[in-house]
Amino acid sequence: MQTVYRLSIRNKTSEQLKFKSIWSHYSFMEVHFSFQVFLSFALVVIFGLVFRVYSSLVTKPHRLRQAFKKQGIGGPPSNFLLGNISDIRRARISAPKAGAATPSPPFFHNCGPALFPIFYEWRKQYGEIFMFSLGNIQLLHVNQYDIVREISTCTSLDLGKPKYQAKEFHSLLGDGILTSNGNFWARQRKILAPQLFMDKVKGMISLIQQSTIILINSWKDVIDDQGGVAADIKIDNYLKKFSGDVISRACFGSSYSEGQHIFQKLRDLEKISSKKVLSTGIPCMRYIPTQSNRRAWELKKDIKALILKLVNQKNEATSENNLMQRVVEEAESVDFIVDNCKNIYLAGYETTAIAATWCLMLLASNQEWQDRVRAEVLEICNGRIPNSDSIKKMKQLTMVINESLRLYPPVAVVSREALKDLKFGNTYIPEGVNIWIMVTSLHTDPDIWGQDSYEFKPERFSNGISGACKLPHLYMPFGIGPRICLGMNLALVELKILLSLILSDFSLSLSPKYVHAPSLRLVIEPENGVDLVMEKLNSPVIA
Ligand code: HEM
Repeated sequence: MQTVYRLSIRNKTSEQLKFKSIWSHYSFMEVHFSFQVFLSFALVVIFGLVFRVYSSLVTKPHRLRQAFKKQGIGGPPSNFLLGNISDIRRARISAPKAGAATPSPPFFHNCGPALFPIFYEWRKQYGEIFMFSLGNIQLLHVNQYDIVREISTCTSLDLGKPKYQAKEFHSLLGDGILTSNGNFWARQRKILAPQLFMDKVKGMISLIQQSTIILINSWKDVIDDQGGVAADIKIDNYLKKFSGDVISRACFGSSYSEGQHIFQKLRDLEKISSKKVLSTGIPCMRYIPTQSNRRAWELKKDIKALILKLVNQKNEATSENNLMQRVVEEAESVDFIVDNCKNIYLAGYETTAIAATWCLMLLASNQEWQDRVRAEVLEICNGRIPNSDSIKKMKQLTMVINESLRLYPPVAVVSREALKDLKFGNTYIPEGVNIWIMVTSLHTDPDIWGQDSYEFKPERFSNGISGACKLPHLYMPFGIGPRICLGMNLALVELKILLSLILSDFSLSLSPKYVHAPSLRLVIEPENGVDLVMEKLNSPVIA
């Protein structure tokens, strides 16, 4: 029995050994096989990546450049990784500042050549249409009048906003209306546009008046603190607060103070994003956890949580009809609400504040126009607060705003991307090419506006835009065509109420501290802000 048992053990052991050896053989084969699969997979991935990088850095740019070369369109030679980013940076550093030629008024309003110096040189060298690149992004600079018209009025969904902007600014803008394309963009526009039509904006006039009164009273307080007659005030942040306040009230109605908290975080996110403008196109930059990228990701998360909290509170609490309430009713997803709330705020906050800042700088440095507009406002308002009827009658004020937006358009470049192969005039634009239209240079082109194009002369708009220049479609502070600014009505009403009330209550002059230095961030803004001497008038509209 014992023997049998031993035998069986021996037999079992030998069986086991046999099994073990077969198993280890298979397992070795399996490991060997898995390693081979892994290696092949890794090779395919590496090969794919190398191919992609090579294609996006070398083949595609070369193909696009060739397509333009065949049409006689040239451009500056570009660097392998950075494209022409270093050329643009170098030129911006060495160019004289805008306004440097005339540091005191009357200023020479030559923003274009000072903010985009190299583009003026390239234009001389390569003509009105040329190619350049930002990293691996290929761009076509277009300044030829008829092609600008065709591009800016093109209604095809195959021409859209640049995809690189959607990627670079994704933390800031998400998939909202500003950067989206195709049917998704069209649906967003259909929902948002009616909320900013003139009849809706008229309903916002009282909230604009309230925000203006807050601003004016805060300036009066500063003046009172400095003796009660006049004060030297840096106006920029006050105007940003005003414009943020208006959008916050328009979006969130009675919850605007919580809205302001959200928008403060958005402003921080915007500051981080504006620093990235010149690393645009450098591959993978946005995925690297740099300090600023990490901060941007954190802010993005906080903003989403805050917007959702507010939207949920409002859903439960009121039936108030503010802008976001309507978006919530029509929205198809949470991201739709969050992204468009961010887009409306970012599109309207800084642009309007900067437009008001430049208008006030120009009025303060042109006493004659300041007096003319004030006389008009006092006559039309006759001691009452401006409203929708009175601002319609303010022709001189409208001319000043038009002229200010011509010389200092907050949005300096209108950009598009060919999402499919397209043709404008005789120019064939292959899919993937981005188009830049330089608003500043079109707005000050002597061939369009006359030899005084760099001067502040609101009278050129006395017969409207078509009376002011030969080609009215080239005046585009709000863009033109299907993607024209949705907030244009709101912005113009805001500017008119704000400026008319300021002029009724204060006399303005430039402070000796003011240095005229327009500079380009996300918008064209005064590098060191605008300092004005504000003097209280004797018979103010707001007592
Ligand atoms: C003086 C102030 C403003 C200026 C100069 C301005 C200028 C512009 C420009 C140039 C565009 C791009 C047009 C294009 O690509 O062709 C734009 C788009 C847009 N703006 Fe404004 N804007 C201002 C105020 C506002 C305000 C107050 C709002 C909203 C409350 C707003 C909302 C938008 C939106 C949503 C778009 C995107 C439209 C689309 O892509 O369909 N803007 N704006």
